[in-house]
Amino acid sequence: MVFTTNLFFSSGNRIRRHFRPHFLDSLRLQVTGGHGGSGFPRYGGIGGQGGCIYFIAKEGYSLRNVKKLNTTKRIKAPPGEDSSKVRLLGRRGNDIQVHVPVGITVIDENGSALGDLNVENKTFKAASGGPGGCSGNSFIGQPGQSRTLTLDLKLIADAGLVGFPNAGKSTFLKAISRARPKIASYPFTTIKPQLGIIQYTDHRQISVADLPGLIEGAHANIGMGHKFLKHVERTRLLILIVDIFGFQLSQMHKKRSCLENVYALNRELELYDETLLEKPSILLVNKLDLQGAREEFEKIKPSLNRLEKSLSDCPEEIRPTKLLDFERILPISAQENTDIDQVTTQIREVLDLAAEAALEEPNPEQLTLQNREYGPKVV
Ligand SMILES: Nc1nc2c(ncn2[C@@H]2O[C@H](COP(=O)(O)OP(=O)(O)OP(=O)(O)O)[C@@H](O)[C@H]2O)c(=O)[nH]1
Repeated sequence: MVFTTNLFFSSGNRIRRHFRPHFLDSLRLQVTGGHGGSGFPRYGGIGGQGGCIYFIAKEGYSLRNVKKLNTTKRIKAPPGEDSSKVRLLGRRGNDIQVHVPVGITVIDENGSALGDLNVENKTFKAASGGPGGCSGNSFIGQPGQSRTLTLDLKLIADAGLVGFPNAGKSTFLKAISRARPKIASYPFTTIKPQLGIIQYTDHRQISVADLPGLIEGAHANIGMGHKFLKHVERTRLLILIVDIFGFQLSQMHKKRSCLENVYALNRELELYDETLLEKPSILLVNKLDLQGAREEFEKIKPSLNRLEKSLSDCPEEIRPTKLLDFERILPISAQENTDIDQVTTQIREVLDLAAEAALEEPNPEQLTLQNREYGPKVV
């Protein structure tokens, strides 16, 4: 059965997109180790070494957290203590530990990868403290190592498929990859997501990961809960997929309508990490080939387009507070492979718009830098 794909867009997205905080998958930091303390030549006293800076991989951290805690993006460790009559061996400066997300590659100014922080608690020395003053350096403490490092978050895929069981995630993945999806294995995850690659005629490729195992209550770690949700963070675009006729996990669970499923998915993402809702998102309403599906879709279309509209009718236990703002809402039939090209075109467009918006966003640090270099001289 063939149906005309009816694409419609939520209102005001083009304006709102520019006000949306963008998902951070890369962050540049200037790190400087502490200065070494001065020695005490008369008594041969040695100054304390400056503090070092370490990056430590921690689950549950995002690059946004790192940025928030280091707004200047410059981190400097404290100096070592000077040698003195009372303490000939100056104390070491305190080290600084910067917690970063698991799955980070540290890259230097030349673009060389210096280290991978793939597992929890793995540590990388970002800057060494300067040696304290001693006979070898005329008792003058030395500056700490200083360099600019980029923290690059490894993405699982460009887009992540988010849906309850039976929504048609695997079927959709097969449809877009036109072949058997790959099973991807990443050193920094325990799950093995199915990966579909959309191949465009101009050789551009976009990867879509099916991260299985999301059920109601996932935010509280029910089912594969956190294992699933923490990987949603590692994609640039969320593709939510729901069955037009809703879903019931088991006889013991309530049957949820299609609209309720959208609210429930929204709530799971929100309760796990509200910042996930800031990512651009697309909603796929699947199984439109089934009898009566199109009529059902037309009925709920206004509510899908403005989720706040029917929020009061949503059962309290699945009612989100902050709502997703879909860039596109697309009715599809993954099984019939209907108009799948239109869907892949939309995925590409949304990803490109998000990348464009991220480039346009003025970075306050860059602005001051430009002012300093090219602006009028103030004397
Ligand atoms: N009629 C119809 N059935 C579909 C469509 N897409 C998927 N299905 C069926 O729905 C069932 C579930 O599809 P899957 O692709 O396995 O769904 P899933 O979301 O990957 O499910 P889990 O692996 O349990 O997470 C299968 O029986 C599919 O054949 C569709 O567009 N139309």
